[in-house]
Amino acid sequence: MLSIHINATKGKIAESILLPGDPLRAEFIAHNYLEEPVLYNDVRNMLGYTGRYKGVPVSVQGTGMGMPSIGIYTWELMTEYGVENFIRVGTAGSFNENIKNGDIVLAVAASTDSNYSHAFNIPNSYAPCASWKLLSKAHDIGREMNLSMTAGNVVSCDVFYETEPDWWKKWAKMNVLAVEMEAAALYMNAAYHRKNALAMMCITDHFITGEKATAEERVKNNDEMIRFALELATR
Ligand SMILES: O=P(O)(O)O[C@H]1O[C@H](CO)[C@@H](O)[C@H]1O
Ligand SMILES: O=c1cc[nH]c(=O)[nH]1
Repeated sequence: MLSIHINATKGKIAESILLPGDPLRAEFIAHNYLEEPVLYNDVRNMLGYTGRYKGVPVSVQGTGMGMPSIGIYTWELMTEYGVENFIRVGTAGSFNENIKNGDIVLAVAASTDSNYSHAFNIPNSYAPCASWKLLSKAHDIGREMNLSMTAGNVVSCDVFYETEPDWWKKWAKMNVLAVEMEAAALYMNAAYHRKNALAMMCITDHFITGEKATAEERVKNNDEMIRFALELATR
């Protein structure tokens, strides 16, 4: 049986999956890192592939931008395809002077300004958080790979183009490390369905310094994060 937004037949998606926002990043990961990648989803061009990494089956699925979009894909992966481990591989903007472009942030928790939690009939004071199983494993693997990474609170926002220039400072004041747009919904879906989820993001721009990663830096930095996430998914 197919789900509404994913036209894969049952059994075609691995137990562990990487989740980039950009479907072309999913294609890039499949073609450059996976052995024998097979396209399982092309509905809306939101590409999904299954292949093997170091011999172990793993999938990669684009999720689109924002919580409504990742909410749909991960819900179907959880309810229709039996996926157990969800690793977001995204980009984010840093609010913290010690976290530079190219660093990796692990979202221990994801604060949010979104109303996604209404789906579960809970107040917005709910704290969406990562699964300890993936977070603790990521800590060990990241150390072993000698990565520049930090773990902490991020904020998942509904809006990319805020009109108030200082909007991010209220989050920085509470030691929120970075902004992205999906982790909170991923964590809520995972909590509800008792799945494992971890969002990791590579910093591509900096709110304090105004720096933005170049195209070359994005490729190099993504490479580290992708190899990290694939080790995490397959060990
Ligand atoms: O690079 P991705 O994974 O899409 O993540 C970030 O980039 C997009 C905004 O440019 C949002 O989806 C945000 O969460
Ligand atoms: O959501 C995002 C992602 C990267 N950089 C940002 O400023 N916001």
